[in-house]
Amino acid sequence: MSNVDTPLVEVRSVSKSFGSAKVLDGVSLLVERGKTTSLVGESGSGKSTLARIVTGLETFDSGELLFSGAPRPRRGKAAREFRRTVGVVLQDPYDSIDPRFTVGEVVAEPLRAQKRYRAGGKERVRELLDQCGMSEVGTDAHVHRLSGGQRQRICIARALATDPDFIVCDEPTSALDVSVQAQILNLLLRLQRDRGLAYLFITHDIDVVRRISDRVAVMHRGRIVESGSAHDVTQNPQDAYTQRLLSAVLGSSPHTRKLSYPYSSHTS
Ligand SMILES: Nc1ncnc2c1ncn2[C@@H]1O[C@H](COP(=O)(O)OP(=O)(O)OP(=O)(O)O)[C@@H](O)[C@H]1O
Repeated sequence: MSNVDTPLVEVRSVSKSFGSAKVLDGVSLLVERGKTTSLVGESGSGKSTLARIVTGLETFDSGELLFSGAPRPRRGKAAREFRRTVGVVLQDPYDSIDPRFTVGEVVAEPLRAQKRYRAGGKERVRELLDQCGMSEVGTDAHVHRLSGGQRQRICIARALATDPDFIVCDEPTSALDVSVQAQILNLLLRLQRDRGLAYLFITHDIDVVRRISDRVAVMHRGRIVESGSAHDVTQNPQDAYTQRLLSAVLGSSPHTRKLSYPYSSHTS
C-alpha cells in the first residue's frame, strides 16, 4: 500500500485524554516523504503529546496513525523494523543523554538496541559523527565535556544511527544559545537534503517555521485549527487564532518571537 503519493505519516482524527482532560481532540495531520511539517501552537496545546504518540511512546484513545498507508506494526520483526525507521530529537540535549557516557556509546545506543552494532558499528558511528560535524571530538570524548550545541549534534547522530526515514524534532533548537540555533537548523536541513528525511518539527519560533516548513499545522487547545502549505498558513492565515498568533509574533521584537506569546503565561 506504499507508493510515492501516500504520505509517509498520516494522523487521522486522533484523540487522547489524561483522566478527564482531553488533550487531543480529533487531530489530523500529514507528513510527506522528504518534507517538513511544522507543528506550532501555544504551550500546553498538546504538541508534545502528539509527538509522543507518533513516535510510539504514548498510546491514543481513538483515531488512526498510518505510516506509508498502514498502521504501525506492534509485534515481531515488522515492529523492530518500524522502530528503525523513526528517530527522535528532543529539546534539551542536557536531559536526553547520560553525561557519563562517551560520544561513541551514545551514538551506538540504537544500533546496540537493535543488535546491529557488531557488523560495522564502529565505522558507522564514525561516519555519523562526521556527517554531524563532530569528527574532531572523537568517539572516546565524554559527553559531560561537550557544549549544548555539540550535545545536540550527538543526539542528531544518534537519531540517524538506524537510518530512519522520519524524525520527530521536538523544539530541537530552543534550549540552545541563539548563535548555535542556526548551526543546528542548518545541519538538520542538510541532512534532510542528503538523506531524503521527513521531519515533524515542533517549534515556538516563527522564523524557524518560515525557514524549514513545507506544511504547517496550527494547534490550539488540542485541536488543529488550520493546516496547509507553509506559504498559505504564514502569509494568508484563514483561522482567527492563527491570525492572532502570527500578528502577536510579528508585533513583538525578534528576541521574543515565540508562539506562546501572549496567549499563555509561559513565554519560554
Ligand atoms: N502524562 C501526562 N499526564 C497528565 N497530563 C499530561 C501528560 N502529558 C501531558 N499532559 C497535559 O497535556 C497537556 C498538553 O501537554 P503537551 O506537553 O502535549 O503540550 P505542548 O503543546 O507540547 O506544550 P509545551 O509547548 O509547553 O511543551 C498539558 O495540559 C499537560 O499538562
